[in-house]
Amino acid sequence: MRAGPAAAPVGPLAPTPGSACGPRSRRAASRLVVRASKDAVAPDDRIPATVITGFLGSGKTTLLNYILTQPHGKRIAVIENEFGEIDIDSELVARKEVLEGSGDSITVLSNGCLCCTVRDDLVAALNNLWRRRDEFDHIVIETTGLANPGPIISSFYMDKTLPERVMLDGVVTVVDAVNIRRHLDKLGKEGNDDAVNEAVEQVAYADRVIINKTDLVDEAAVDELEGRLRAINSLASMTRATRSSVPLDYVLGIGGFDLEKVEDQMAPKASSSHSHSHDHEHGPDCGPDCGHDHSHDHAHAHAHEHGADCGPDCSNPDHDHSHEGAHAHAHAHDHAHEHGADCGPECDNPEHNHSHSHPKLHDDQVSSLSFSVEGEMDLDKLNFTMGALLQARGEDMYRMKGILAIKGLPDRYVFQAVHMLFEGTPERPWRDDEKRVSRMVFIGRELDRETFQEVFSNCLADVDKMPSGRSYEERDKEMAARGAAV
Ligand SMILES: Nc1nc2c(ncn2[C@@H]2O[C@H](COP(=O)(O)OP(=O)(O)OP(=O)(O)O)[C@@H](O)[C@H]2O)c(=O)[nH]1
Repeated sequence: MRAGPAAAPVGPLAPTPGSACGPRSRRAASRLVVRASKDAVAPDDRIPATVITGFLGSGKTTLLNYILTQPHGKRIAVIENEFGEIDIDSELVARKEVLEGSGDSITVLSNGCLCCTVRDDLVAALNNLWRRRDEFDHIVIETTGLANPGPIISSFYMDKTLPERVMLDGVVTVVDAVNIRRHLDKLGKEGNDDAVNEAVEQVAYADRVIINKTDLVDEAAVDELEGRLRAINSLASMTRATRSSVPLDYVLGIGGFDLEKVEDQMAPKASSSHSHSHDHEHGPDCGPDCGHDHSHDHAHAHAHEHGADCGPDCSNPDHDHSHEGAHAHAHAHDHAHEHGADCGPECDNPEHNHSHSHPKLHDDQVSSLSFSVEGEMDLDKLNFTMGALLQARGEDMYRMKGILAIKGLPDRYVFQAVHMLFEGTPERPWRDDEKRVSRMVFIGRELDRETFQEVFSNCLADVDKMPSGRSYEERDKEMAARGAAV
């Protein structure tokens, strides 16, 4: 894990004295309190809002038009972000006529990009729409092709009133199957080679990815692309489309930030590249339990073949879990300095040349990491670890979801987070016959599996170590020595 400022000994799951479990929170908080009983949740009457993102020309406007012209019975308000001083394009005007006819509502934010200069305008527009909430059922926000969805997502949580009024339903990312590779391959952002580029960010934050323009590329290329996108974001569901035509319930009513859906969202995703060649033909009485031959021919790009007990959490070293489309990182650190044993990370000797040259990586350094830890975690250790992680690496962590087994807590604890915005709640009780296993998925930059696995394994209540791996004895000795020195 990358070094960062010392973590505060509080975390997102921080306990209140004498407490055992926590409240459901609709607002992301930097610190969630844990109490003895679940708080009742008022019925959710917030307006759902969907963010459509995707690189320039990927098919966002096409998707918006598709949504607006389909007979779904929903009244939709649109927030459109036009970049700079460009006039609203003719397509939008055409849509406006459609909208006026159907009583829909459109707000155009045109003095900059939603993720930078017009964030306040977005919050104001959402609050204004909320005042007219009787007029529609859903808000769709189309961002510019260069927008980073991160700040747009945080707008929903950072405002004083908005979290109680509008619910972020999900981030839908439209990917141009023809051109996305070169955007993914591009290093950094303009003027900042170390920053993750927008195309990667848009995939990393997504709940749904629409691989669009598949009429223009062959299937093998789309398979390869999907593998690459999945390596970046394993939480998102992905589908393929032409002209952004997808079932409407694929993009509206997603519940991507809904804690009740965390488990479903963490489930392994069926690849849309599966070619279902069903060689059976049978009547309507045919179900999963019938005796027909239901063999499916799933074309799978995974290089492994192993038993039924092998799943996404399998750690059997004998299994080859390499997936096509995943990527290996050659992270060679070419350190230009050579100095004595007394030179460490804290060294400030000006004579030493501490410059490091890190070869540039393309932005597939953003990836998904999922792992599980069997047993019950200690709340304090978990809090410390989550707090330290969010504080030190929050910027690098795009999205996180997990289900935790915490000692003394009869319920499963579910959480989701976007950078430092953490939201969690006790969910249903663990069943007696259910194995206590914590499962987590992180989408982020430069995630090191071994470190994450080790640090969270050290959070187990029956492991007599600190999360860092240091023994308590070692720590106590050091503290005693420090005390003696004072
Ligand atoms: N061949 C093909 N063309 C498509 C498809 N989807 C969209 N297009 C075309 O691609 C172009 C860009 O589509 P838009 O929907 O305007 O893309 P956008 O993401 O809104 O573009 P910006 O707002 O400029 O970022 C338009 O000419 C569309 O008609 C598709 O599936 N196949």
